[in-house]
Amino acid sequence: MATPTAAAASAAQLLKSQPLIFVTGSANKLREVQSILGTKIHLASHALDLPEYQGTSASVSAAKAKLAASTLNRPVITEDTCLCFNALNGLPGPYIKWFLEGVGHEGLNKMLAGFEDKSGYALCTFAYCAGPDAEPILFEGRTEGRIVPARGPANFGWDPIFEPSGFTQTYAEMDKSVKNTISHRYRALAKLQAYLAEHGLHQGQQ
Ligand SMILES: O=c1[nH]c(=O)c2ncn([C@@H]3O[C@H](COP(=O)(O)OP(=O)(O)OP(=O)(O)O)[C@@H](O)[C@H]3O)c2[nH]1
Ligand SMILES: [Mg+2]
Repeated sequence: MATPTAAAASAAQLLKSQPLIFVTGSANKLREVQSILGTKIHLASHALDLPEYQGTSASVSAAKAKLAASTLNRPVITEDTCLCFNALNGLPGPYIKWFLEGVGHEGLNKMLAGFEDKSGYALCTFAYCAGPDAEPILFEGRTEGRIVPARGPANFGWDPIFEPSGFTQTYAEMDKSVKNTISHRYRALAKLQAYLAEHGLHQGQQ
């Protein structure tokens, strides 16, 4: 029989080699995450639209991760995405999903009609939770830009009304391979990936 130390070591090894499960209700998020990470992380997915508390992006993402880790009893990542308008002190922020559903691209533009400042930023917070008793660790990515009348295919959320700084195309107009090297999601995943590599966790083929 394995000694307690050997058992602990093999439990730790099992955790490190287990797939990391991305829990999300969004097929678009999943596609982007898979395309950004490629085979670098041993990733699996679980389609679940978790209930979300109100609060900051960090607290929403952390609460989703804790709930997902205790529901699945596995290491998980979750993600929260905000679209923040500077003229509105960061709102709609984590409530963008409901604003988008309620007023659409045109309504979101109209919310800024009375302001000169059309600038904003996309903010993504990944939360990694190693298991039901672990505290989530957060990784944030932010891309600056401005809010514009919709241009490009309306396949994913507010992509058509967000023009990242330094580009003349909206997220929706640009090639996915470009979005995935400058996006809020890409920047947050780069930090998550560095953390997992440093700790030898959930590594795939490099
Ligand atoms: O144009 C976009 N480009 C993006 O890169 C992007 N990422 C997220 N979103 C949308 O912004 C809201 C976030 O809400 P959200 O973080 O709660 O996501 P969600 O509920 O869809 O999935 P999840 O919470 O199950 O992971 C939802 O309406 C998402 O569709 C995006 N729209
Ligand atoms: Mg959600």
